[in-house]
Amino acid sequence: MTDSIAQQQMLYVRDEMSDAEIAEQADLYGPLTDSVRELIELALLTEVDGPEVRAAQEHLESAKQILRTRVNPGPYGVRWGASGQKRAWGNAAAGLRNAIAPPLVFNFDADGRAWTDFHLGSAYEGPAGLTHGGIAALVLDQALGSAAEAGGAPGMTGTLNLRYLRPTPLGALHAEARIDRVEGIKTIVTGQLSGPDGVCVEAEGIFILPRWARGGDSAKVSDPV
Ligand SMILES: CCCCCCCC(=O)SCCNC(=O)CCNC(=O)[C@H](O)C(C)(C)COP(=O)(O)OP(=O)(O)OC[C@H]1O[C@@H](n2cnc3c(N)ncnc32)[C@H](O)[C@@H]1OP(=O)(O)O
Repeated sequence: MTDSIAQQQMLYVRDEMSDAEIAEQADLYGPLTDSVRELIELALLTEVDGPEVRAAQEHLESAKQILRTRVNPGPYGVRWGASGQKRAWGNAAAGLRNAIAPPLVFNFDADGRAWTDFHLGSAYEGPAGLTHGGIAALVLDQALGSAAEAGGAPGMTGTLNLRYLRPTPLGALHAEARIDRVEGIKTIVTGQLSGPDGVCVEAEGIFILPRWARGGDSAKVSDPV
């Protein structure tokens, strides 16, 4: 096993937190993440004058100073509580504690389907007034990976093919994905990202359970994402 894989495996942690403690943490940190996400949008769009910008920045410096007094060296990793509840709270596409992540909350069913209705604001712009193509890819990667996991056949993204059919607006969007088939350690998943006028991006992905997560000493980590 290479050092980098060993280091990565150490970021999968069972910390035995109870569901109540997890809910408490979600109630504490979720609103902080939402605030920072809103702040990103305000930093982008505010038109207040220089003194107000500088005053706001001073407040932010104070807030950062408070938060900095005790910090996990990071990355956050993936954690499981006592009941098996998973927290991928650092995930860049859907992490509850990651303000860079679009505000995605997924629904799942055990047949291998995942879907989410969400709203993308100005921070996710690519072409003027439209969603950045890389953000569409991020959302679909997560949707397809979540469907694979929900269906009990998780894996890392091996291949992701996207077809951009029409520009994706900002605003209200819907992403969904379902397992097409499972071929041993490979899960083939299809999905789409839609706006009010219909499907904007189609996706097909191959999700692969990596070698290190197949049996042996890595049997502890059956969910690599
Ligand atoms: C709920 C959370 C959802 C999260 C969704 C988002 C997930 C992510 O972002 S994951 C991060 C992005 N992906 C990565 O970084 C993956 C990097 N790549 C890797 O780690 C490895 O190359 C990996 C895991 C894909 C395959 O490695 P490994 O397990 O050693 O594969 P290996 O044993 O050589 O091959 C196994 C099979 O897969 C096939 N295969 C290998 N790589 C690929 C690939 N990239 N695409 C398609 N097929 C592949 C092989 O041909 C082989 O097929 P067969 O059994 O039919 O001969």
